[in-house]
Amino acid sequence: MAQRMDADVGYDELAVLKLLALDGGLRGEVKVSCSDLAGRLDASNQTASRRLQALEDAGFVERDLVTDGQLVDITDAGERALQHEYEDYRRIFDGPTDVTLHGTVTGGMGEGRHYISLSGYNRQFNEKLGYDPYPGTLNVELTEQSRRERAAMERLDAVPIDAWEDEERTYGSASCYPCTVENTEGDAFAPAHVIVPDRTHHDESKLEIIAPEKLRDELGLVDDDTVAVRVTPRED
Ligand SMILES: Cc1cc2nc3c(=O)[nH]c(=O)nc-3n(C[C@H](O)[C@H](O)[C@H](O)COP(=O)(O)O)c2cc1C
Ligand SMILES: Nc1ccn([C@@H]2O[C@H](COP(=O)(O)OP(=O)(O)O)[C@@H](O)[C@H]2O)c(=O)n1
Ligand SMILES: [Mg+2]
Repeated sequence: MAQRMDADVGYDELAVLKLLALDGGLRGEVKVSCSDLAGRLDASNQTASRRLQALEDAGFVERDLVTDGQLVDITDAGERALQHEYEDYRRIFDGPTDVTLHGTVTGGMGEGRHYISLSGYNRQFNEKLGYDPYPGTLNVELTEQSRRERAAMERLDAVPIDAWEDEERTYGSASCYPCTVENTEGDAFAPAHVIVPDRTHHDESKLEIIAPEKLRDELGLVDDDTVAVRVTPRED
């Protein structure tokens, strides 16, 4: 839990972020005075001010000082931090459920093929996923909403792919989330896995998917086609 937060952002700061969000901070700027915040936190003005500063340093809020206080806006990173908390509570009370992410098929750098074929990974895919993956990753550009919901996927248990090395270099670890891939005609393909490499050129807006078959052929997909990726909780 703590490792996914910035060093200076812990639960005390998250509590402040939550208050800001309750005041409407996800929808626009909210007016904040440190003394009011301090009262609600049952803490000193100094403490309230320090926590706001930590949130700003972590990039979770943006602030504008005005004469009688400050205008505070929660950033996308701040929203993601809250979303992680929300997902934890949802999981506590509801248990794990499917997470469906939406996006469009895109071409990438043609590197997926190389990595999937490497023996150090390939051996693990066969053993741990139970299939020999098609050499490549289907890249999916997520919609804005699905970018936010990605946090829910990452709270599910993943199949861990371990780091390894050959004579020349080391290769990073990765997480595989079991999924079903669906096209807009309602055709579905499984088994498949969303693969999240620890080292990647892609940002949060892209998903990479592996499967035993070429998904473009199985589901008749071309660039810009819409797909739904239903990530299912692990059964074991
Ligand atoms: C299993 C796996 C392991 C990877 N390991 C590394 C790595 O060790 N170092 C690295 O720079 N990128 C690594 N990558 C990420 C690729 O560099 C790249 O971000 C991505 O897979 C490219 O996909 P694309 O060709 O589909 O765009 C890995 C990717 C996969 C799928
Ligand atoms: N299971 C898979 C894996 C990759 N692919 C496709 O196979 C090709 C090779 O994958 P890649 O990851 O090396 O290439 P790019 O994603 O970089 O374009 C790409 O066109 C992928 O979209 C697929 O259709 N089904
Ligand atoms: Mg790819």
